[in-house]
Amino acid sequence: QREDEQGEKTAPPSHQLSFIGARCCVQSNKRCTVIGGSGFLGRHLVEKLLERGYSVSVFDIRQSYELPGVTFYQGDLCDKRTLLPALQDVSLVFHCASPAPGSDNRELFERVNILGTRTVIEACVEAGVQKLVLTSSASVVFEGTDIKNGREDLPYAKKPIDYYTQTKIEQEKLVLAACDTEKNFLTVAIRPHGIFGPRDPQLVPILVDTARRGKMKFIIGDGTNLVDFTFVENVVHGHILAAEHLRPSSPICGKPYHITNDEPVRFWDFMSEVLMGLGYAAPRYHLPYTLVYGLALLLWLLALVLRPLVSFKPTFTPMRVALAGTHHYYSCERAKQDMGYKPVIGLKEGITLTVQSYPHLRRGA
Ligand SMILES: NC(=O)C1=CN([C@@H]2O[C@H](COP(=O)(O)OP(=O)(O)OC[C@H]3O[C@@H](n4cnc5c(N)ncnc54)[C@H](OP(=O)(O)O)[C@@H]3O)[C@@H](O)[C@H]2O)C=CC1
Ligand SMILES: CC(C)=CCC[C@@H](C)[C@H]1CC[C@H]2C3=C(CC[C@]12C)[C@@]1(C)CCC(=O)C[C@@H]1CC3
Repeated sequence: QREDEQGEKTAPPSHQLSFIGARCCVQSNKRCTVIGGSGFLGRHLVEKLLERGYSVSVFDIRQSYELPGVTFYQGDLCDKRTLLPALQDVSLVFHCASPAPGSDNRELFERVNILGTRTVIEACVEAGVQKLVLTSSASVVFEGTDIKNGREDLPYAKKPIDYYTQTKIEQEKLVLAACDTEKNFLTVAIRPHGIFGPRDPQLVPILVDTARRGKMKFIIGDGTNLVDFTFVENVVHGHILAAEHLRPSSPICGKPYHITNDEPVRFWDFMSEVLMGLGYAAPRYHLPYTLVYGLALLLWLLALVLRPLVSFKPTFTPMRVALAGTHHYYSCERAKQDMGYKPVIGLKEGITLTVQSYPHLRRGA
């Protein structure tokens, strides 16, 4: 393999002759793979990368769309043999695959987020990838109690709120520890919070489902708790900035970065705005936080005990109640300083774009 001035690989992928034509005009340092590129964030990232002249491959357990210029590789990231072909002749990898937080499946989270991330790192090193950008989560420092303007130097949660968060912590530690400037393998972690936007399969659909079942009448606590919600395009912007600033001399090597809309908002105001935008009533009646949290904890324990006999998924899990009833917003000062981050879409515009993108979830649709 030859190397260009930046030490990036230049050889064309021998196993993909049909794509050489499409890739020949793309600078070698603009060849990247998005692991988890079929998902919500991943697909938005792929679309923006293409717009910016990157040549993109996607590795995902499923293929959810087709796009001209994107090569799809389908497989489980825990399987190095399936993953390796997707990383050949690529200098940059984004890792934004994870099981959905709602699955609450400890074994799955441990396998994909911990063992799988180890596999991703090994495969990147083996394939000669130079940059790995991980999608972590700001929740790695959240323990279910207030965080106001939290910076990246907050310690990892000692008692993470769920298995998802617990394994996101281990995942981030693995990726950041793998950063090795001498071996020219550079890593960085992006910690978004509350991603929303068109095609999000979680936030708006859960909210609307809850409203349709008549359960969106209550505000947990006094309703003044501030939270970060981040429009998906800002998260994408943060990832691309990180990738483009990741050089051996850069301060960002081996560090985590909060990426948010930088506009903390009352959790219940955000929910109300989305709900009303879609034609549903905003929640009005207040319930004490500790009462709802206690009930959610009881329900969760009951579901755990009864799991061998009946399976039910409570709407009010302790994790959701904590997310809905506490302050959790983060400073993105470090991202501003080290990589010139600034949100590209404001919260209000983000909400409008999101609401417009869900005509099928409107009341009465
Ligand atoms: N959404 C949010 O608010 C936040 C998300 N994040 C992080 O951002 C990242 C992207 O999240 P988001 O886009 O919302 O999630 P999605 O579930 O939409 O996307 C994740 C993708 O990864 C795929 N995947 C899961 N397991 C594997 C596997 N073993 N091998 C290959 N692919 C796999 C999923 O497939 P399938 O759907 O079939 O499982 C899916 O296509 C995640 O790492 C998440 O932890 C962080 C903070 C907030
Ligand atoms: C800021 C942040 C981390 C958001 C993450 C997204 C989800 C965890 C939320 C999206 C919809 C939310 C929601 C609730 C909890 C948190 C969400 C799932 C409730 C279940 C909280 C209790 C209620 O009264 C109903 C809410 C429905 C929407």
